[in-house]
Amino acid sequence: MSAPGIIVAGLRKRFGTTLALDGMSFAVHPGLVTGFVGPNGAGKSTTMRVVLGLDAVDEGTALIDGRPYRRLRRPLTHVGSLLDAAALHPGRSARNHLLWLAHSQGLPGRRADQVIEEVGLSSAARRKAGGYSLGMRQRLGIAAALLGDPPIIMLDEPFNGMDPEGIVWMRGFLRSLAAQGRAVLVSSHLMSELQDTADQLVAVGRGKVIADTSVTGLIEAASRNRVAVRTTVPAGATTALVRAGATVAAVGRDTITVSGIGPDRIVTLLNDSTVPFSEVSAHHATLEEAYLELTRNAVEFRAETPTEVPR
Ligand SMILES: Nc1ncnc2c1ncn2[C@@H]1O[C@H](COP(=O)(O)OP(=O)(O)OP(=O)(O)O)[C@@H](O)[C@H]1O
Repeated sequence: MSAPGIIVAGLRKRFGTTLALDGMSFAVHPGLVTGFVGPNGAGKSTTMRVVLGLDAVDEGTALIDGRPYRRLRRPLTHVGSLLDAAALHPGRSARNHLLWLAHSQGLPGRRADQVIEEVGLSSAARRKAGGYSLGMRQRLGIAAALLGDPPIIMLDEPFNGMDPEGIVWMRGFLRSLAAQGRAVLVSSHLMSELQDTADQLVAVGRGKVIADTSVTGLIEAASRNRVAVRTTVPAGATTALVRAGATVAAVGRDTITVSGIGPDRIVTLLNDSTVPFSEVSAHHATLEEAYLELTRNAVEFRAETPTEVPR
């Protein structure tokens, strides 16, 4: 794999009595979308702020293209970020906002029109940003992140406030950024948003990494040896299969997954019990299921609040 776009190593950060980062370490590689996931308060935003030099750490290092943010010349050409889509001047149009940003970073003004086009904001580009929906603000934030054509993109909850069409667009857009060879880090609460988007998953809890894994491998591991059964009588099917020693989980209104016994035996058992079914097939876990399985035993994911430590 090529040299990492972002490296964070051993980040520790305390806010008063709250330990927000507790040894956070991972890398974000070019050409991949890396999903940055974990419960509220796990330290995702703080990590991103540290990478961008907006928060100082007590310990550890964060490198972009091999250098700390403060040592980058013309930082927008190295890393583009979206941390808070609401942080906009409401009286300024998208175009003026981007022109101002381009100017302040010594970038050509034509980049403003190019990125507006790329994120699909052309028709609203001259309207005041104060009247934008959250989804439009997200697009504007992403346009700003792309202004310097950086090899590294970091987006905090970019799906927030997007309608289903916007979510589909965002997924494709993130994939295209990675396909261009960029390193893309995207935080999210919702696995469904990252389905078919993230290549790599960095799962965090209470300020540290719990798992850093390829999405394909994760989904394969969660799917392995599980059979999906579609039936109009899931309760009856469950009774018959559990009696025969299977482990059964409900994954939808008319679908259960079965492990412990194979598909042929499942068909025989359902027929013997006269339970109707329309499909028995190898199960393909969703990213959500795979994530839940990954985090089921990690205490970090069940905690309501991060660790409190004495000052
Ligand atoms: N400026 C701050 N002052 C005090 N505490 C803070 C500050 N910023 C973050 N924290 C605390 O640090 C911890 C980590 O917060 P952070 O926002 O990084 O988590 P997160 O994973 O991004 O959560 P979310 O998914 O809710 O955005 C939380 O307990 C949070 O309350």
